[in-house]
Amino acid sequence: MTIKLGVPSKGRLMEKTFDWFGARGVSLRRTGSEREYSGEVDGVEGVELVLLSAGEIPRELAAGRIHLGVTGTDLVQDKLVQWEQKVDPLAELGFGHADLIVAVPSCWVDVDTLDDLDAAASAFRAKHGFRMRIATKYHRLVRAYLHAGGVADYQLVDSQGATEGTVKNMTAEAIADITSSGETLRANHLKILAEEPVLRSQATLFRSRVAKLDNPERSALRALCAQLSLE
Ligand SMILES: Nc1ncnc2c1ncn2[C@@H]1O[C@H](COP(=O)(O)OP(=O)(O)OP(=O)(O)O)[C@@H](O)[C@H]1O
Ligand SMILES: O=P(O)(O)OC[C@H]1O[C@H](OP(=O)(O)OP(=O)(O)O)[C@H](O)[C@@H]1O
Repeated sequence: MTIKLGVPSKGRLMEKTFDWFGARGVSLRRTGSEREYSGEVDGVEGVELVLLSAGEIPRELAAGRIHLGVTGTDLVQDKLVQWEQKVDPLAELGFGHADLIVAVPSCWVDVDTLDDLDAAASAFRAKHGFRMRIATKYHRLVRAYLHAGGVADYQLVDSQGATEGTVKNMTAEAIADITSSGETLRANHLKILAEEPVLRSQATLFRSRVAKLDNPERSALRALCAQLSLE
């Protein structure tokens, strides 16, 4: 009956998404109390706002429970196997820019490239009897990147937040996380490898390739895309 548009439920991503749609004549707003996750759409018919965690939007798109969703390309590409078959990027929104990078302690003066990291990882294993730990929440992307870069002797350890702190806390030797200003890395005495990042991410509007559409929904989607000057 209506198409469902998933938008991050809080923080900068939510506000900037509301601004992006607002600038194109589609007003998104939260309704109810400050803590209630409900919202409304004005300016186009047949569109329902669904407020979700940015991290859950890829899964909801892939399950076809929402038709459209705004989230970072990093989250889509890491969480969805063969993401191109499940979602279609309709528009890069020009905010939420962040690079997914690998970083090591600044004091590792001999480690600047992936080759150096591979050598350091082998030496680490020989010395300590276990594999160098790289903390991240981006398991799929980081594993593929390190494999392509020829780094073998490492293990990923899961970190869902405050990842830069894992080195100081001695639960990891290196990290892979997103960065934008670089301040968190600097404050935690970490340096980025002098390589291309794993991924350059930004907030993107995605369409689910899985969600079913009846005729009224197809019309609503067409009207929304026209209003947003997409396609
Ligand atoms: N410092 C940053 N600068 C720019 N973009 C960022 C920054 N931190 C996170 N992002 C981007 O914002 C998106 C959401 O990130 P994250 O998973 O940290 O969200 P969150 O607000 O913690 O949401 P939730 O935990 O509810 O899923 C990601 O696509 C990420 O790349
Ligand atoms: O390069 P910077 O501008 O310093 O930004 C990078 C930080 O931003 C994100 O963390 P967030 O604040 O979302 O918290 P999190 O650690 O819980 O993910 C990311 O995980 C980095 O820690």
